[in-house]
Amino acid sequence: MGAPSDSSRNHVIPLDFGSIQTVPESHVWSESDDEYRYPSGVHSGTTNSCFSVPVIDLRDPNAPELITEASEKWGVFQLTGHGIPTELMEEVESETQRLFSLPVDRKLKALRSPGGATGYGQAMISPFFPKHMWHEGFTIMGSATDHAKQLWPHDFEVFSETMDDYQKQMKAIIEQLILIILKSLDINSQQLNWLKNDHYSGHEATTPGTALQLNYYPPCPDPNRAMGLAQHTDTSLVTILQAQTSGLQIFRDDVGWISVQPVRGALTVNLGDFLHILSNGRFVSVLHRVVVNPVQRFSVAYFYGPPSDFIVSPLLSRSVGDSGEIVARYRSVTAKEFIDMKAKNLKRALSLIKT
Ligand SMILES: C=C1C[C@]23C[C@H]1CC[C@H]2[C@@]12CCC[C@@](C)(C(=O)O1)[C@H]2[C@@H]3C(=O)O
Ligand SMILES: O=C(O)CCC(=O)C(=O)O
Ligand SMILES: [Fe+2]
Repeated sequence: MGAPSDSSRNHVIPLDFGSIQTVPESHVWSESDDEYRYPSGVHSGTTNSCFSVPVIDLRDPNAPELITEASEKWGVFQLTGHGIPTELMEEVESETQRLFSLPVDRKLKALRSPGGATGYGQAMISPFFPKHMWHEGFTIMGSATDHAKQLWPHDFEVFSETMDDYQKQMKAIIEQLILIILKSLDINSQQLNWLKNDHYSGHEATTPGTALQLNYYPPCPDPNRAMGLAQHTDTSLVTILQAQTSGLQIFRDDVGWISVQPVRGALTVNLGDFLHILSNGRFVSVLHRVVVNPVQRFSVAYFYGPPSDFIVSPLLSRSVGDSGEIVARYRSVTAKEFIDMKAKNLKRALSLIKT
């Protein structure tokens, strides 16, 4: 998988899915694209239905242990008992539907600029894949107000207030989860401090490490030949996802692709590259993708990462000694450096910082 080079293909504007009945060649993923559909060396199209990702209730007294175990073994779990009001989750979903149902020319008013990060468009990873995805996305960083004004000049409040409120609540849960996860690393409290001592306060709106990604997978006439969102790991510490319809699949080396079956009211939590690096490889940055259905699907993903100047390096245990030296498997990078490496190299980025 090389760096994107073919700038003649437009990677920003999605297809006008509303106007087509068949999957065009540009969107057909055939056998010759298998190297892009499976991790290297894997050639099985089947998904394994004997496994399912753990479901954890945050109110369970054992939640911290269960979360740690799931983070090591899976890098993903479904979270119930999280306290996010059902009404807010439903409103975010219906506002997302309202956005993608807008006429194409309206959505294009909020088109992501080439090289930009926010707005309407194809997934940022598109240039790394030979075929287009059956997908439209909308990325929000900081407040959603400016985008909402582009989309609904006279009536932007409902959208922007809903999205802003949702981001606040997602951030709070993720900070809770990160604390639980980092505590299991046997590191000293100073190393835990970076989360608390508020790298984030004051410049909430510009913190580049957080983003809200709205995803739309249109109904597909030939789901087996299309790809909703190609395989990737998230460039985050933790991502929280909500979706009511199946389609998300995660990859486990020992099992293969596994479908994440929606659990009513649950949020899907998946760990990203930054937590994998901080934990010196102990926590899994889960590889995932989205397959499409004959019915449409919406999802909302909140990405939480460190500020761009934050130095990410393995937080090594304070009790190095008896059992031998613990060596850092990754060298230090700033969050920005790593994000840039992913933008240029995608999945090879992690191996570029291996020690
Ligand atoms: C904060 C983020 C995280 C981004 C980039 C940036 C904004 C949009 C995110 C996504 C959302 C869709 C999948 C992904 C792989 C993509 O193409 O854009 C994500 C990517 C990443 O996790 O790397
Ligand atoms: O749509 C989904 O379920 C997953 C979306 C996703 O992986 C992402 O936005 O990074
Ligand atoms: Fe993702």
